[in-house]
Amino acid sequence: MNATTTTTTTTTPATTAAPGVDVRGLTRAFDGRTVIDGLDLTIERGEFVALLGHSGCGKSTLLRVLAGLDDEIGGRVTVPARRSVAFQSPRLMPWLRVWRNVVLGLPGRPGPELATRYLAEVGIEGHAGAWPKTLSGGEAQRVSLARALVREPELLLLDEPFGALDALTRGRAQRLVGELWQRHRCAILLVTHDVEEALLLADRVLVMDGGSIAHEITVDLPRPRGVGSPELVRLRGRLLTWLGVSDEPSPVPVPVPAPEK
Ligand SMILES: Nc1ncnc2c1ncn2[C@@H]1O[C@H](COP(=O)(O)OP(=O)(O)OP(=O)(O)O)[C@@H](O)[C@H]1O
Repeated sequence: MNATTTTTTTTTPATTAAPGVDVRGLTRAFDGRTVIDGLDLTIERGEFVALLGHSGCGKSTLLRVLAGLDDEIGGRVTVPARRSVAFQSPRLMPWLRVWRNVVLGLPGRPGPELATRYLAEVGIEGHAGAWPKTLSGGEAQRVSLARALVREPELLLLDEPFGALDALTRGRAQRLVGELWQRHRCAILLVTHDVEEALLLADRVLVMDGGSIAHEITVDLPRPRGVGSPELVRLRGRLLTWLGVSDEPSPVPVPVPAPEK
């Protein structure tokens, strides 16, 4: 679809009977350059979907549209009313204590009890009264997850939430997200560059290319999953082929910068 074409633009909350997310013919262009081009996507209620794709293919753009942060779009987007986002950078307000960050913006000005309940879910209730600058990168990311969960989202949008974590912390954070999903059963869309992360966590893995969903696989494996399982290795090979990456012992390279402070 041409970048200048005007199409119907709607972002509406899903009804109870509808799927969690229903996107039809989504388009988005920046300065006349089409980035998303007629994209269709359905995410069922409670489904965990991972989204892979080369840098710049439009993953974050899609996530921002689903989050309601970008409405300069064409097509039709139906999403649950209650949705939360966690980004690679935890984006905490440095002048607010951790618990205040968690409940910031919630109606009724809830106190520390509510925040502490969700901080306990992510294993850092002891930091409720701390300042964000005293947290490690992994702890700050957990606060960001608690802030997303306290809104009890029907759709949780995660944009490379582990990208800035060291390998060990990243593994723990991945397991945590898997556990949180099992407990809350909200739909999740996880944008990631890590093929194994996608296969360990998701029900379905999508590959974005050329402005739309070019490939998808269903990961019908019991949890918790191990990277060594033959089926997972097979699926990994397919994804790497679609991504045009050779299946070397080290999969898609994952940049591991120092944890954020
Ligand atoms: N606000 C903006 N203004 C202009 N161009 C933009 C804007 N946001 C995104 N783009 C462009 O849209 C394209 C897709 O960007 P996007 O961030 O969605 O990619 P991505 O797949 O998430 O990349 P990465 O994996 O590197 O994060 C890129 O070429 C980017 O430069």
